[in-house]
Amino acid sequence: MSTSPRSQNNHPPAFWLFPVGVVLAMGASMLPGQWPLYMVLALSTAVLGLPHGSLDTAVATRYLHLDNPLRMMMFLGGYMLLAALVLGLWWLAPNAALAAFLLYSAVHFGDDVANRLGRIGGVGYGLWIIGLPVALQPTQVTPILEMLGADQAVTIVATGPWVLAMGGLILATSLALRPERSVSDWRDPLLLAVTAALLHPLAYFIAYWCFLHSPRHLEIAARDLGLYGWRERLRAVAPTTLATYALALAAVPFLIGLPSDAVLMRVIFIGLAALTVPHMILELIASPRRSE
Ligand SMILES: CC1=C(/C=C/C(C)=C/C=C/C(C)=C/C=O)C(C)(C)CCC1
Ligand SMILES: [Fe+2]
Repeated sequence: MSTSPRSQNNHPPAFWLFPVGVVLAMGASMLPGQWPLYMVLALSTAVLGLPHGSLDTAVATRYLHLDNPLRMMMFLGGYMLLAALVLGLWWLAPNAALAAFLLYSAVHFGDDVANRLGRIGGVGYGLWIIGLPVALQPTQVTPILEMLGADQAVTIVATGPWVLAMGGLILATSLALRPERSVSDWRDPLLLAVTAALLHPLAYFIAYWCFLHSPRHLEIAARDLGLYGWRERLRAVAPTTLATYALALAAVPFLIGLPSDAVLMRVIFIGLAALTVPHMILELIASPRRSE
């Protein structure tokens, strides 16, 4: 009786998608060798992860009033400039850029729950998400961070258990103190802990980013823009998603000479690091103005 149709309908699609993603990621992490998993990562990033950021052009059109082509060009120019600054920082100081990326990703992931758990509770949630694979799979995370150009990966990874403990403590405290918490706010961190303990860190990342973070954000942002149907949503994200694929491909010639696994990791993760900064700044402007 407790699960009336109404309470079931209250769960957003990501509530169900995420456990499905965990099972799929489990399959991906059992594939032999590293390349099949890398390919699943590339494909799911392209198809499921990126589109939530691609909605940024539509979000900006509404909240930055991009009502003429000049304003749109200025927005796109500013967005690309911020991304280029991150790439420049990565070039000059890869260790600092990587450490900063892990931290601002935690803040960004915290936005998923901040409207219920508060800003600090959100940061705890984000630190928990980043800390889990780093603390539980250090020998698998270190070489990936090295592929991203960090020569201090061992030091960064050594902070994992502390980050995880701090995140866990903040998250548990805010879950206990905030009656607004939803089932998802404690179920997902527990499911993520199991996933991080059992799966390859990249499979863990696929489960979280492609099956929880991206669909959750996409649902909130799309509803806010009045986009309800699949067709409408696809139309809204397609041009920016395709442009991002082109940018990712354009980055490859700059990485020639690196091993091909490092090229793929850099395009995906340094690319995400670059796009997340303008994405977060836009969200900072848009999210307080959303009604939900
Ligand atoms: C590189 C790397 C990691 C971090 C990934 C991050 C931090 C991704 C951030 C993505 C963002 C901010 C997307 C925005 O929507 C893990 C999973 C710790 C372990 C494996 C190697
Ligand atoms: Fe995001």
